[in-house]
Amino acid sequence: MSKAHLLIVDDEPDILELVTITCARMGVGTQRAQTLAEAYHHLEQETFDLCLTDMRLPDGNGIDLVRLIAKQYPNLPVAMLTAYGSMDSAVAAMKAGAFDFVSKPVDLQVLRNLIGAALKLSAPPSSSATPEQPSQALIGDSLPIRETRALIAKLARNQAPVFITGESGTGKELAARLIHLQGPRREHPFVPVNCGAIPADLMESELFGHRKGSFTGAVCDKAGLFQATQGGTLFLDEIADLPLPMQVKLLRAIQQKSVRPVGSETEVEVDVRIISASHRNLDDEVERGNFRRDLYYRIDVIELLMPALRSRPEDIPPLADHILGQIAEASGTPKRYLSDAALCRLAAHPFPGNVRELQNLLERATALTDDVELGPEDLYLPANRPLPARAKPVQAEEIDRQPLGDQLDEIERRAILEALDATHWNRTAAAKQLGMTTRSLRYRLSKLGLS
Ligand SMILES: Nc1ncnc2c1ncn2[C@@H]1O[C@H](COP(=O)(O)OP(=O)(O)OP(=O)(O)O)[C@@H](O)[C@H]1O
Repeated sequence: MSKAHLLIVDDEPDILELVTITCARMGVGTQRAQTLAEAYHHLEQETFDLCLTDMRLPDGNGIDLVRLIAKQYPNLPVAMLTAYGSMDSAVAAMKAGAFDFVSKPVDLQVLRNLIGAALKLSAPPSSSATPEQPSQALIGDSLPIRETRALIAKLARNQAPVFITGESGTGKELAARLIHLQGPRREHPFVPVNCGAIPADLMESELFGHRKGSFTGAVCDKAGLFQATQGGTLFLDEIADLPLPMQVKLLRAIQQKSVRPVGSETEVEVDVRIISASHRNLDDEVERGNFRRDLYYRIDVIELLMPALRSRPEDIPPLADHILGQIAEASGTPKRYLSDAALCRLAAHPFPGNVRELQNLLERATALTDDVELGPEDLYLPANRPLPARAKPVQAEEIDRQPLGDQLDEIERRAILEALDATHWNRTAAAKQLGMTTRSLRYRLSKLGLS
């Protein structure tokens, strides 16, 4: 395999020297440019695997070079060298198409990590790379889902923070996982964190870790989720639920690329890509003073909107087929099919809970009938209610014959599903209706396998 080749663009001889030596130790060749004009010339003459450019150059701005590369050499990863603490320039560079940034003075480990990640981006995927498992594919062939798939592939080649929005159950976590699996971090962990599910007083220690004795119960040193993600992707779901003091600490961790465990005097360097998501409108949360504007600006460098299922009804048949296949595999029973009438019925349903609602609905349908073909009456959609007569005995008699724990689970499951249906799958409203906290509802959903 030929030696990887890096273009370094900076007018400071010390930086050119430092990058050249670091690359040489990694077996990477370098070409140097001190101006934009020299950089453009080298780009025309040679092929590179990575470009590293300073922001301020004698004949212009490095962002112009980032834009040109993004347009004319879309397969060439480009990273920006930025002045210490200048996150604004880093964000601007990533919005222009840079895949990452390094702040000056350059930390050698950060530089090595970045070069390593960039070279994986330009290398063809290795045979050991995780192929996309069918259970981790974004099913659907509608225009919005095809566009989403294309954007995910693009975002995978980038290290910029991504903010995923979309209604509950539209596949935000799945999209985050795919960005991770298709990118250079795929061999490192993908760590999903539900910010709404961690008790506020444990959040700092969960995210950043703690030192032994730093609080009652801290019986030994513990690494936090940031450290556990080292090299990989941290998915901060429901980020709007982060308490304000934690938002300040998260902002600091993103800016410094390091965290300080609770009770520790020293910072630990972390190389983590942040993808966050919320079904809430963060603009509104910022206006209400619930979410810090500066953090919003840092995490929302690139936005990905997951389309609602009702906006792409043509995806319902392939999704249903995929889900019925998963149910059959998990239960070891023959695969079920939807009748044409059932598919029509689904196409007319607004799906406030999106794909997760479709999953639950098909699980319920397969649990309550033995027929291989599922008809509209098996779906228990609002127009079918009250539940079809043949389902009622299951509820009344069979539940009675089950062990007490299972009976209670079944009753709880039904009450929760009804509250979710009634509130259009808004978990906060459903929790209120059920008289429990949102956190407790999330716990129950996960316990019952509904999350
Ligand atoms: N296009 C799709 N193809 C296949 N499966 C999908 C698709 N979209 C969503 N799913 C599945 O639907 C379920 C819900 O998706 P996911 O958890 O990613 O949604 P979410 O938007 O993160 O939900 P929430 O806002 O409630 O956290 C998951 O099991 C996911 O795999």
